[in-house]
Amino acid sequence: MTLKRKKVSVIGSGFTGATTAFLLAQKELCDVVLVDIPHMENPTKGKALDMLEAGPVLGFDAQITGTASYADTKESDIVIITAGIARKPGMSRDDLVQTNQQIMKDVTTEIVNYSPNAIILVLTNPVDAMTYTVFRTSGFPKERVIGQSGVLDTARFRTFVAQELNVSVKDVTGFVLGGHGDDMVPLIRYSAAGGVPIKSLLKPEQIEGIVERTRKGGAEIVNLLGNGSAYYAPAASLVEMAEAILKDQKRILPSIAYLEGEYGMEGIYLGMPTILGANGIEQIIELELSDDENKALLKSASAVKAVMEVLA
Ligand SMILES: NC(=O)C1=CN([C@@H]2O[C@H](COP(=O)(O)OP(=O)(O)OC[C@H]3O[C@@H](n4cnc5c(N)ncnc54)[C@H](O)[C@@H]3O)[C@@H](O)[C@H]2O)C=CC1
Ligand SMILES: O=C([O-])CC(=O)C(=O)O
Repeated sequence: MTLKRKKVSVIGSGFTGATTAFLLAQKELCDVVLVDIPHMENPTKGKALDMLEAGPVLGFDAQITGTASYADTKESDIVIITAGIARKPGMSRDDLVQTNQQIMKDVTTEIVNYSPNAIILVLTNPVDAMTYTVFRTSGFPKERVIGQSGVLDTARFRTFVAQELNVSVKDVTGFVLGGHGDDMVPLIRYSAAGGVPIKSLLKPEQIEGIVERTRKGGAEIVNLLGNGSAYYAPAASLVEMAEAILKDQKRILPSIAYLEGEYGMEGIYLGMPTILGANGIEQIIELELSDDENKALLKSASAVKAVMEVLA
């Protein structure tokens, strides 16, 4: 009997791509194909082989292939795009738009060619605009082109709340919506520790500090690393989304989704509460927002639109 495992291709074998590949294999969620440009073929093969050789020690069975050939990605269930350049200290994510836009187009053309039924998860920054570029280039239905930001931003928020309260991160819930930039919208009303709203556990200035640190969470790591951006938490976030899809879990997770009237917006990809399952984004959940929350979401959306205007 041949057991057919699911197949996930990860495009870009840099920090985020390699970490994502390793976590996917370690959790035995699928076989993994790690792809990079021809110039990076040997290092990509080397990383894949090194990961594979961790299998006997960690006790996982999954194939991990490193390649520069998209033929190896044929019939992937999910393709995760991490290809492109990352920012350095002093840069904004939006500074990456010109270079990464072209990379998204090139990569997406190959994905469509070899995996016309795949679900695409996009990580590359500026991620809201890059997800839109992949959507337009692929011609895929909107539910099969999804961006990652909110799982990561919410994970950072939860980390900081747990630290402030000195409680387990497992008991802290939250929801960060909007674009993946300094105007992202942590929804305090929907944030709790052990089911207790954080508003009744923390002082307003403590909450304000956590919101600010969450908004600047990417830059905090960029400044510490000095030559690149975060990858452990971003990879873990991609894997949580991929797992929800591969196992048809119907998880309620924030995703960058295409809006067609939801929250009064049209023609834009933005971080939203969604249900993720085998079909990709199965629903965008429309929360009741207060006037202030709505205003903050619109401000964040206009920052994303400004980047979209630069797109060719
Ligand atoms: N949305 C989010 O929450 C996050 C987004 N990012 C973004 O993810 C992207 C990747 O970050 P890292 O992995 O740290 O960068 P990295 O520089 O370590 O890796 C990027 C890889 O992409 C490869 N690449 C470039 N052009 C390619 C092409 N046409 N086809 C295939 N591979 C190609 C490069 O050779 C390199 O190996 C960046 O744009 C970064 O800003 C990173 C963290 C979080
Ligand atoms: O900050 C960056 O450039 C990478 C990223 O999106 C994050 O870590 O949130």
